[in-house]
Amino acid sequence: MSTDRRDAQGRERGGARSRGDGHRGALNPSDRRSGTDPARTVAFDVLREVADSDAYANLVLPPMLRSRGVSGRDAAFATELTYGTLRLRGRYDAVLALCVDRPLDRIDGPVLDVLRLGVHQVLGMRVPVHAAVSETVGLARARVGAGSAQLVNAVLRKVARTELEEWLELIEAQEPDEVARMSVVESHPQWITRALRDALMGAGRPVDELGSLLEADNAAPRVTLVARPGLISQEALVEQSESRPGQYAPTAVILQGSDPGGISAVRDGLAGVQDEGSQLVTLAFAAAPMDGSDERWLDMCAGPGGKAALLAALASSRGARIVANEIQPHRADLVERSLAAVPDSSVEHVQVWDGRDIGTQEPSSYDRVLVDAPCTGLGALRRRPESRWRRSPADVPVLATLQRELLTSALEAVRPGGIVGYVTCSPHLAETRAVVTDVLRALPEGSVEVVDARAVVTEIAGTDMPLADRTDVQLWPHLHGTDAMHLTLLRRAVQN
Ligand SMILES: C[S@@+](CC[C@H](N)C(=O)[O-])C[C@H]1O[C@@H](n2cnc3c(N)ncnc32)[C@H](O)[C@@H]1O
Repeated sequence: MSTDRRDAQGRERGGARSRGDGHRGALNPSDRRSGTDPARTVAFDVLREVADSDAYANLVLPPMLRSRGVSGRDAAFATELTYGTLRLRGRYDAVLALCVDRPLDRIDGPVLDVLRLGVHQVLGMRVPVHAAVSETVGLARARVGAGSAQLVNAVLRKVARTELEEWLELIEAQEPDEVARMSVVESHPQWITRALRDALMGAGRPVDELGSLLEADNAAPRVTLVARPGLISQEALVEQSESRPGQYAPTAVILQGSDPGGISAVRDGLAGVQDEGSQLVTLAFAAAPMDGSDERWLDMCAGPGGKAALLAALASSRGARIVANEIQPHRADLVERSLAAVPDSSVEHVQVWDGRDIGTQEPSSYDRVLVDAPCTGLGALRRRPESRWRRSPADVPVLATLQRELLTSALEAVRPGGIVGYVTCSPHLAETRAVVTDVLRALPEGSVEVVDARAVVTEIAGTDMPLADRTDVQLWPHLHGTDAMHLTLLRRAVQN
């Protein structure tokens, strides 16, 4: 395949004529024989790993591209094809259901994945129809078997006869319930759409923002870097990379491109990839006002270490040091790695403990404790393309119990007068407000004060930031361009 048939975003410009004159040397022998397009083959193989092995697409795709020598525009095409197909699976399945003569669950998984890839090319990427169909039929023949080619050909031709907007109108017309309709059109499981609607309303946002929020979940996020304070300035990082400063966090830098690997500050650990919302809540946690000593900070759930590295950099400039805790040993190793560039003096140690035990084992031992709790990740759906299909409503109560236990432990581990930051990358009310309310209700009245997180975040952002008139902070992809991070700041009262 000739690479110049694709534009810089990997969208295909030319026809289906040429096959296999690009990265042949890196193809599997069977692909070489069949002449299948390496980018489409990679996308298919990632989808199968996601389906068969519960793999994470963002972990599987980059090494697969590298090992097969798929680069440049072909790599961009494969990335958009993979992530777009995964995100919009719900919408595409609704289209496919109107084009095949049997329920989709009676179609073999690999055939269904080939069809979804074909639909995304035709309806989502505007690949010329003849190229999309013939290349996808070729993929079906090579990867699934000759028997599937006819079905794929017929179904994709049918899909291509109607524009996306018309398909969506047809689908909408079938669905009287508004949430169900929005769910299928914007490709979210219904329980997630409902949870996001409730979260918007609970956080004081108008419910008619729901469509924009769901749409934002379907857009690929820009790569955001953090300039770790004391290691590199935001300005220097902007100069060094093709980028612009973030909107709210004074440490954030937004890349124009998508490959941070070539930036020396990232390679050297002076900067890292981190959502701007994650940076903002970490900066706010570290800036929350309190009296007395401010020397020993605990990051209770630190893996893989993004916030720990930012905290350690901040701690260094303030003469403080952090303990980074993580329950999973392999994730604790990642924390060690993320801390490689920060001065040793700002890291007391990385430890593998159950955070729920720290409160009883080390009561009143820290000046600040961050609980970046394990959560459903409903605030980062744009970043994890398959996660919306993998999560289930049953996850929520299990996580909420763990979140309550971790927050309770944090309030025991912090000294009287110290600060606890409760953070989730989910706006789900059962993981945010309900957790905080329940934990505070179980403690003696007056033993914990709520700190005005909104005031702290606004001061850090130094700009008029759209935030609800509440003491906790909820960020939104459609509003702030960040993940939907939640932050509650608490101060343990000083008892007389
Ligand atoms: C949301 S992630 C933290 C992300 C991290 N703070 C960062 O910015 O890179 C939650 C982490 O909590 C860890 N975790 C889960 N249960 C835990 C527990 N009981 N004690 C400590 N850590 C736990 C998970 O393994 C996961 O690494």
